[in-house]
Amino acid sequence: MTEQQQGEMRVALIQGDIQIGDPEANHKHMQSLLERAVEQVPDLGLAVLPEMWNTGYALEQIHELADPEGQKSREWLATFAQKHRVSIVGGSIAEKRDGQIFNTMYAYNSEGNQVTRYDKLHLFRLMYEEKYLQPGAEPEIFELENGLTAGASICYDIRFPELARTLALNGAKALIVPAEWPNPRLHHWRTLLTARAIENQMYVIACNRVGKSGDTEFFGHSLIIDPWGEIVAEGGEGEEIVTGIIRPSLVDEVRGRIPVFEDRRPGIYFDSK
Ligand SMILES: O=C(O)CCC(=O)C(=O)O
Repeated sequence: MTEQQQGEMRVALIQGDIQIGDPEANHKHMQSLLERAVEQVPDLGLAVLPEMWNTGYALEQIHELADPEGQKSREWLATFAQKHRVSIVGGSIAEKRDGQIFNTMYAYNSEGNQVTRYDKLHLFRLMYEEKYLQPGAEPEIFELENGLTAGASICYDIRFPELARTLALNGAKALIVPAEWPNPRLHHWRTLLTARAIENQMYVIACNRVGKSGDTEFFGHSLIIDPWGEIVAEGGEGEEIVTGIIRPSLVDEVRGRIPVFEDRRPGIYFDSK
């Protein structure tokens, strides 16, 4: 990684494996990977975990396994963020709330304060999410350090360009994407993430898991993509901490270079469909 300049932020994607249906083991494992990240990356500004890292897709047992009110995960993430002075987007967890299960992202700033709670909006039918989980109700934008306003998006959400667009229109300069994106759709993963970055002229910071769950394989390839669509960092197919440096002011530069947002024609799109 090159030298960090003022206004830049070092990012680490915690590209870990997840044991299906074993929250205890997953907590320990994510803790050790996060510790490795803060050791390996000096002045780490932001760490991002993958999707559903506490339970994996153990949907048939999800009522027993999901974290009630996200309490255990929230306490752990807040404490880690504060202790190491690092912002964390805690991937997403299976959370039980009012008797229902959500696929929920929590984020913390480097003082350990919670800055967002986002429930996945688009549930993935191919994995029967809609049978077991409740969808979220609204998009979420949150403030991290170094002038980074971020928008939340979980895995399948990236297939819905209207979500990333609405986040960008409302101030997001980065799209943060925890995922469990499986083989064989690497081409879709890379292309969709790159498209979201280019069309919205924003950073895309996407952390995918690795490993196997039943017959499903996850390929990693976590990505940091800049607002021009260039790849800043990309993971391989095994467990690793993927690191890169982002510079939020690049978003304004790129938006100045090609003023896409000024050239939109909001009045003529079929917005309500
Ligand atoms: O859209 C895809 O191909 C993968 C989505 C997915 O695995 C998920 O949302 O959990």
